[in-house]
Amino acid sequence: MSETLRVGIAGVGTVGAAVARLLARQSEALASRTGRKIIVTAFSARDPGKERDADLSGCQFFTDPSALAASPAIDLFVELIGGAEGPARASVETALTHGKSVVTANKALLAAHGVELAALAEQKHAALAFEASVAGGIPIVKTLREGLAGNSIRRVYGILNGTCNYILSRMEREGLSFEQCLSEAQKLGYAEADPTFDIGGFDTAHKLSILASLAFGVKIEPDAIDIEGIERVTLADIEAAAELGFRIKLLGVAQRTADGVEQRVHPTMVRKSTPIAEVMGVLNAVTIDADAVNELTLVGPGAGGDATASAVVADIADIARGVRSAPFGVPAEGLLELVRAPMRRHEGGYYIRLSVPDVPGAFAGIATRMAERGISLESIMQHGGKRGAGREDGAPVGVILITHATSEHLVREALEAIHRDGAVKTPAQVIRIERE
Ligand SMILES: NC(=O)C1=CN([C@@H]2O[C@H](COP(=O)(O)OP(=O)(O)OC[C@H]3O[C@@H](n4cnc5c(N)ncnc54)[C@H](O)[C@@H]3O)[C@@H](O)[C@H]2O)C=CC1
Ligand SMILES: N[C@@H](CC=O)C(=O)O
Ligand code: NA
Repeated sequence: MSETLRVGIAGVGTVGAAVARLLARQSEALASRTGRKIIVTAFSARDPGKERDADLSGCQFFTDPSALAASPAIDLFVELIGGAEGPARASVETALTHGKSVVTANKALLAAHGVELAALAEQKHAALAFEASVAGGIPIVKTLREGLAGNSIRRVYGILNGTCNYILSRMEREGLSFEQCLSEAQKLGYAEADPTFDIGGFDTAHKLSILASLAFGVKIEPDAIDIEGIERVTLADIEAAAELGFRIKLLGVAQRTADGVEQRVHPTMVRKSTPIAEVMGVLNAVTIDADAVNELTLVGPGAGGDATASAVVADIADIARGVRSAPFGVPAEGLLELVRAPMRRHEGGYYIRLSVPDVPGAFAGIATRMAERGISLESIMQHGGKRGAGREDGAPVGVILITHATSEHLVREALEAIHRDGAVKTPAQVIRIERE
């Protein structure tokens, strides 16, 4: 190994600029930790002349990221462009094909092509490292792949999107609108270029598919994830959750069940007494249930330039030291086919908010439909619009049901029956409750 590791960065936005700054700031410490001098020698950006919060003077510039990836001027290619296809995919493939190691923060690319890229990296004896792709600065990839190698993992779940957690936290704490919170998350550099990926749950799903592969030794299957975003969560739900002792979080959950691997992303009620409920703002948290270690939770910043750069630089340091782990913990060809556990077999508690006409028998009808399917209720609460507060008799009131553990398909059937009965006109808001 030469004394110097020459790094090329493709994409100098929020994360790319932070990586260049961090490598410069920590250059001495990194040299003593890895035994090599790590320097950025080249970069690719859309606009070479743009003002950036990073000093890239003296670096060679490439218009085309794939030309950078193939260039003999670099030993290591760092992809920070984003996107599952286009220049990100092409340049990563080019770098690996040329036997160059790759560091990326791009979960969309890994979710779509991670297994084939890992196979290519293994074939070329190159590293493919992606700590920054899941939960930003939290070293969760290394924890699952190396720290917990002696465990059999039952469930991995957590808050995996900083933007959504920031939005939900600020809506709850400050009563701000969804739109205002999203716009602030964008200004802070947390959101994806297209924020639909964040709020629609897709970014969490990409990350979850990577975690499931690492935890269970299966192929990445983002299409085998049930996904719901946070768009339908209202201030009324957040307030009702608080009254009932819950908080709403967007969780990604992957767990082994008797039917296979259940992977789901959805707004979730977590009890306020649990550690995950305390994780606010841009922080992420990942909890792992495993046989030997039992339960482990890691909490830290999930988005933002510096936190993400911390993970990118850790991967660069590993590569400088000569570390070459199988990207997903086992050789790519040894990853198993994922057997998808159907969501209708999901077992858990439910929060159900219904708009019910305030007439005699309406509540009883709902309770009957639940009881017919053996669904027992932990609590039932009228929310908003008390009688005598200027409301007309019979006008709808919000009714919130919290169920004990039951099956998804029973809840769906009960709600269909309630709607068929005709009293409840608007669709129910259903939010799953995660057991701690
Ligand atoms: N911002 C964050 O907190 C985190 C971001 N990530 C991931 O890191 C990657 C980068 O994200 P950000 O820095 O936030 O995005 P960004 O949008 O700030 O930066 C991307 C940069 O790539 C440049 N670019 C686009 N096409 C290019 C091309 N053909 N050639 C060269 N440069 C090109 C853009 O001009 C932009 O400057 C994405 O994959 C994202 O999902 C991962 C963890 C956290
Ligand atoms: N948009 C993502 C960035 C990090 O992965 C998030 O908000 O978590
Ligand atoms: Na990470």
